[in-house]
Formats: sequence, C-alpha cells, structure tokens
Amino acid sequence: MSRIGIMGGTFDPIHTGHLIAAEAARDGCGLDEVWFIPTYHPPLKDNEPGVSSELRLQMIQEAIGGQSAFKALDIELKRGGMSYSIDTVLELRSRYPGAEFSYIIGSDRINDLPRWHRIEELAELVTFIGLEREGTPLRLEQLPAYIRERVMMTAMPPIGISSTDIRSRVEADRSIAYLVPDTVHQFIKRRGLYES
Ligand SMILES: Nc1ncnc2c1ncn2[C@@H]1O[C@H](COP(=O)(O)OP(=O)(O)OP(=O)(O)O)[C@@H](O)[C@H]1O
Ligand SMILES: O=C(O)c1ccc[n+]([C@@H]2O[C@H](COP(=O)([O-])O)[C@@H](O)[C@H]2O)c1
Repeated sequence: MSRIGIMGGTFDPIHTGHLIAAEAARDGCGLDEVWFIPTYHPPLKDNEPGVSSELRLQMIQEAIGGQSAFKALDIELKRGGMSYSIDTVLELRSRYPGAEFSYIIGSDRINDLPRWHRIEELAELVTFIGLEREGTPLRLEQLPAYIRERVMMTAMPPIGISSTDIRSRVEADRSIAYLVPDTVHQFIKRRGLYES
C-alpha cells in the first residue's frame, strides 16, 4: 500500500514554503509520494486565482521538475467548479484503491477545518498532516475532537513566505528571487505574470 500526501492549494504562485512543507511531510511521515493538486476555485477564498489554472499547473511542474516523489495532478482543474477536498479524496480513492491518502495542510487552514464541506466524512477518510505556519498560531484545542484526533503535526523550519506576498512584490517591481524556485521565477518573468 503506497502512502500518498495530498498537497492541495491555489498555488498562485507555488513558492518555497509549499515545497519545504511538502518535503517535511514526506520525510517526517514516511510518505512515498506527494501529489500537488491545484484548486480550480478555492472554497474559502474570496478572490478568484489571479492567473489561469493552466499557468498555475505549469508553475507547479516547473517547481517540482527534479523531485521524483513529487507529482502534479490536474484532477480539480478538470472537474471545475468549487474544489471541495471531499470530492477530490473520493475520486482519488476510487481511482487508486491501493493507496492510503493523507492531506497536508498548514496551520492557517487547520484552524478553518470545521468550515470545510462534509468535513465529518472527510476526516474519516484521511488524516491531516499539519505544519505550523509562521504568523498563524495553531488553535488545535479549539477544534472538535473528531478533527483534532485526525491531525498529526510535523515539524518544518518556519518559512514566512506566502503567495500573496509574492504577488505584491512582483506588482511593486521588487525581487522574488529565492522565495520561489529559480525555474518558477524565470517562468513568472517570461510570461509577465502578476505585473501591475
Ligand atoms: N509558508 C508556508 N508554511 C507552511 N505551510 C504553507 C506555507 N505556505 C502555504 N502553506 C500551506 O500550503 C497550502 C496551500 O496554500 P496556498 O496555495 O493557499 O498558499 P498561500 O501562500 O497561503 O496563498 P495566498 O497568500 O494566496 O493565500 C495550505 O495548506 C497552506 O497552509
Ligand atoms: O473542501 C473544502 O471545503 C475546503 C475548504 C478550504 C480549503 N480546502 C482545500 O485546502 C487546500 C488549501 O486551500 P487554499 O485556499 O489555501 O488554496 C486546497 O486544496 C483547498 O481545496 C478545501
């Protein structure tokens, strides 16, 4: 049985914090692979992603190129509509019956888990691999027990990088070098993404 970590996100754009989180989960929890799954429409975000699904997926592919344990899946982009994780997990379980899935998630999103669609069902199907995110204290004790029991915290070096900050930097003509992998940096420059 292979152990797969689902790294879901808007990835607008993917950054070094995502990659360090995915690697910390893979290494710390003995995962065989991490699958990066970009959302089509993120359920709890007010704004639509700034760039198209295709470009966000291409940036993920640029970022993970050399790491054979990392894959990018377009399952939510193909499904369209609101990207509820329960739908993704149900689809993956039926497509890959030999795999065991965990959901990799930063502390900002862990605090939101009670608001996720069909969360009781989702919490029965996956464990959550939680990573403390710089600037967002975890409030594990405020979660209902059925969620708390399914969260397994894993250490990562605190990385204060967000996609929001990267978009603002590009818009203000500031450097994003090393905040994203060089391949992603070049891609953003080549396509003129996030410029004002
Ligand atoms: N620096 C980070 N450290 C730990 N986890 C992170 C970090 N950045 C993102 N994550 C986690 O990665 C997942 C996907 O995040 P997402 O694509 O929304 O990135 P983001 O940087 O939060 O974007 P935005 O700033 O646009 O909201 C979430 O579970 C989030 O908590
Ligand atoms: O299923 C839900 O209701 C749900 C609510 C909020 C977030 N998620 C998932 O959590 C992941 C991170 O979300 P975001 O908004 O940080 O991109 C992404 O895969 C989303 O689809 C899922």
